[in-house]
Amino acid sequence: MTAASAHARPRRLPRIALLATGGTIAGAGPDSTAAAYVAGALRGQALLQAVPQLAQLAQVQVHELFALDSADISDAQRLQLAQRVAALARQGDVDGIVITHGTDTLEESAYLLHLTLKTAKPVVLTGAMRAATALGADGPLNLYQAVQVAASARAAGQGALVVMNGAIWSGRDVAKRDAAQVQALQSPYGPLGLVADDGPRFYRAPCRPHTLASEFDADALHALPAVAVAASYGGMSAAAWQALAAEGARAIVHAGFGIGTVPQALQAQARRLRAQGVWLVRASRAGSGALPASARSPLWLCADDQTPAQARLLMALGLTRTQDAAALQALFERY
Ligand SMILES: NC(=O)C[C@H](N)C(=O)O
Repeated sequence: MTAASAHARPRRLPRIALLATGGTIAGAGPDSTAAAYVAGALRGQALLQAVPQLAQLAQVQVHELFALDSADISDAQRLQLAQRVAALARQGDVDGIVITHGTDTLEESAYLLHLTLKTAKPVVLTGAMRAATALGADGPLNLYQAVQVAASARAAGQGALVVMNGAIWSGRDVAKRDAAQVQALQSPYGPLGLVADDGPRFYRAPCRPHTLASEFDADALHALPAVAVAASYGGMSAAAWQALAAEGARAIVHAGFGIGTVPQALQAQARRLRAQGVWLVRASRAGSGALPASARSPLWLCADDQTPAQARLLMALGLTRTQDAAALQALFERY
């Protein structure tokens, strides 16, 4: 073989595991203009077949986990997802992982994976806002771009990534911020990068610990402690907190006004719940912004900038490791 022909030998394509969990990306409706559809109706193999261009990019192997609307994914199933991804990441014949997922709770799975996977391999979640049968379905391009990112060495060591609508988001702070449009996923800090024709282009990197640098490990977890979120609204009562505590919540995240403010009239009930051993966490319903240190008190732990959904998961992970208030508080500033 001449040096030139050795040089011309094609490189092995990256091996990507595609893990299907359902969602609108796998949704099917009665016709292409119907607003109604069934999420998770299509199998992972059908999603792959809809994008034959993927064969040029990667060797994709399909794994089925769930066929669910992501609103129906329980904590136990989300942990199962993390453990399944951890197992795929350990396989020597897997270079990167793509997870197709509903967008409603995609941010929760992304944050859990970001904090609990012990791998530097690219892990990319994607979804869609339009069903696979819809006119202008966004799933095929999102899947193509997710594989582009997962197949790239540039995506290694960045924690769980989310690819939607041409942008690459960090699993740490992405959230669904629009109920209907294809640019539904956003972060207050913007995307980490964009997906171009030749693959991902990163412009910034996550700076808080994740995956290999995190103290949490999906495989060491048996269950997530029950942590609940309670909404705030003008004139709210403590009825929801009490019901959640009665149901067994070990912690309640108050999705509070502004800096997680708690109405004065409810502080006595909060003290009673804390005396019963229920942890209380302030977070903000505003969607972005950090809570000031002055909002912390012996009664209330405080999220940093984590949304109520993220604060819930972080608190659940924290309770698997410590019952110390200062140590729990420190998690919000660390992650
Ligand atoms: N766009 C979507 O994927 C929404 C869907 N309900 C889900 O989360 O499964």
